[in-house]
Amino acid sequence: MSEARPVTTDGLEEVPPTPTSDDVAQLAGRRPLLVALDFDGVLAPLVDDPKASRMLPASRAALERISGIDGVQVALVSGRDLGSLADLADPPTGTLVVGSHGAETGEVTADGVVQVPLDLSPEQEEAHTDLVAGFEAAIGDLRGAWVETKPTAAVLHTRLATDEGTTQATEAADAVAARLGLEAMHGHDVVEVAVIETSKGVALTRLRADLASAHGVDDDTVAVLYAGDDTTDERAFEVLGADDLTVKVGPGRTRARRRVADPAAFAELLGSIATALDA
Ligand SMILES: O=P(O)(O)OC[C@H]1O[C@H](O[C@H]2O[C@H](CO)[C@@H](O)[C@H](O)[C@H]2O)[C@H](O)[C@@H](O)[C@@H]1O
Repeated sequence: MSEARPVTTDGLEEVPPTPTSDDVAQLAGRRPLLVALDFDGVLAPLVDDPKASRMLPASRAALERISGIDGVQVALVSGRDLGSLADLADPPTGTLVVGSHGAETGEVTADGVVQVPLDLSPEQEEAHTDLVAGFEAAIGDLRGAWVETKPTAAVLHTRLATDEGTTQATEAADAVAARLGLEAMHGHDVVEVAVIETSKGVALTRLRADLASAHGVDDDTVAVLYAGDDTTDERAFEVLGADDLTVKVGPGRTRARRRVADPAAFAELLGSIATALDA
């Protein structure tokens, strides 16, 4: 009999269990296999300065072992802009890189990252300029809050702000998004607003379809491992099925089927997946 677990009415689970050796063995036996991973909070522990993020050495070693295995495609799917993702993650050659929550895509080759050109319409360019100016003006000189600008978005960071400052800055950023008719995404100590409509779910569906087409199989034949730590990763979890392995890294309600405590625990899981794939 399966273990009863608290599932809320919105389908988000409070306490999904840790991955089992059966989960790992089942995933490792499937081909084609898409290993798609979030970066911050999954491969790299969260830190105060986003430029200081680095992949844990154990995760990096596991990714090196996994990439290049026949029938297995590695992809990083991040909210970061593609340039910063590729620089900081420095993924193995052959890795597909998806930045800005799906708005930017590329591939790591022996000669560097080959990026699909990103074109904003004049309306999107204008909205981006208004958005960045709106965020900067709204935050003013509030201590501990700062604005990160990406090609398609602006991000308010509040990791170093007081609770009161965070509330004030978050309300200001939400008001800017509402004024511009854009959606505000709330993540770990960030409010992010993009001028392009996309999501990690859309990105993952596209990656899966591309891999299926490269192997001449149906999309459903492609097995997927996806791991994420933040609210935006729920959009990826929700497009995956019961035959895929979805892993939430860290606390919080989730649609993922499995949970690990932190990036170190995820590195261990990735190592065991690499070993099962090697076998
Ligand atoms: O999708 P991800 O790869 O998880 O990227 C999401 C955001 O990551 C960065 O912010 C987060 O990580 C920072 C460094 O650890 C941390 O300081 C911040 O509080 C986190 O929210 C990045 O700066 C954002 O642009 C990404 O959207």
